[in-house]
Amino acid sequence: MSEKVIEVKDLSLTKGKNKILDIEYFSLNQGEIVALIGPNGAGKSTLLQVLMLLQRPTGGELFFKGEIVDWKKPIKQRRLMAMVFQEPLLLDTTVYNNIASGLKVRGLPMEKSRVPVTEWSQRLGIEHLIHRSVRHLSGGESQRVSLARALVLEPKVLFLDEPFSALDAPTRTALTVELGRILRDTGISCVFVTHDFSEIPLLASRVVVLEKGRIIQTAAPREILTRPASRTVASLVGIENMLPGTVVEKDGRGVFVQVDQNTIRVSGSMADVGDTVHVLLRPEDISVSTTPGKVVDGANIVSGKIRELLSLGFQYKATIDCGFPLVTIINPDQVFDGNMGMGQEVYLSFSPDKAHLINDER
Ligand SMILES: Nc1ncnc2c1ncn2[C@@H]1O[C@H](COP(=O)(O)OP(=O)(O)OP(=O)(O)O)[C@@H](O)[C@H]1O
Repeated sequence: MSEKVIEVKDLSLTKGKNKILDIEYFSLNQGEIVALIGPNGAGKSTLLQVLMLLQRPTGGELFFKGEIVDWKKPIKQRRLMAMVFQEPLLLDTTVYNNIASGLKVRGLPMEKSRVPVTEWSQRLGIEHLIHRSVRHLSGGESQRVSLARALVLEPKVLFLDEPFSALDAPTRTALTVELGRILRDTGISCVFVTHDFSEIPLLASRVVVLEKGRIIQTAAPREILTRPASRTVASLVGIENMLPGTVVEKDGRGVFVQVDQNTIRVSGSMADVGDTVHVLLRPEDISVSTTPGKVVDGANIVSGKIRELLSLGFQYKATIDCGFPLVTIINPDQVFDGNMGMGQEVYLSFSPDKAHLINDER
């Protein structure tokens, strides 16, 4: 069994009358990369602060590598960790001095820091900037310096609080992919807070979802993205279609849900006849056509009229009025050909396997 770097039991944190954290159990395995997601105010940054030993909880126990944290002198455990925040918080000096600063605090003589500082500046692609002042670095370069400064300490755990959220999309993706590679190569465990669900599959091996200070789901990235446990989780991971309905029939392969005038078949057996549910569907899992076509493998078909078309650059996001709004993605060629304009009647098809059910009764 893999070694637990962090273990948290019955953790609570109260401020005034507010219980900000109420976590029965959380653990982080050696080499694991956990994404912490949740709505604004869910307690993500506070949990990170507690795990980083910067904030003392009101109750509960925290273990690092099996040893309970002594809040009077947590220095030993602090030496096992490093952190990077959204703001790079660099010292007003050269890139080199910034990367070396943590090693200096830990008492490493200047001559001994040269090799690790050079190595980490190379790994993060900033060796050409090493003698520059940090004042004129771009946002992406500054965050590379922060990461090098953290990783040169060879931490057991790296904590990241929305480290790339201020960066443009290509820089964010490139850094996320590079960081994932570094963490996997070195075996450093990591907990990162993010609001950007596109970072999850690039970096995380597990996702923990917080709401009102409690863990409401913990699962692998694919499970969270395709089978969220609640509507809160679904909206966090960008599932735009959540159709309210009632289960009207159930058979060996799935359930039939009445949504407005349509009956939608959903695979699985998460509900019973009479249950109030929501059918979750990703826009990209719905095919759109101007003709009813052939029904393939028991696919669901609903029809409606295009009510809104929004250009996303390479694609259009279309809202179809089917008696209820259904958001889908359509190809620009279909729009430019003139057969997918506003008010056009269209047929939407999707597999019962792509629809996911949230049972409001459980
Ligand atoms: N010092 C404090 N005193 C009182 N309440 C606090 C304090 N710090 C945080 N809170 C409250 O605790 C809750 C959790 O805050 P936290 O910043 O951890 O949430 P978050 O999930 O990181 O939010 P966001 O996504 O907006 O950054 C919020 O309701 C916040 O108002």
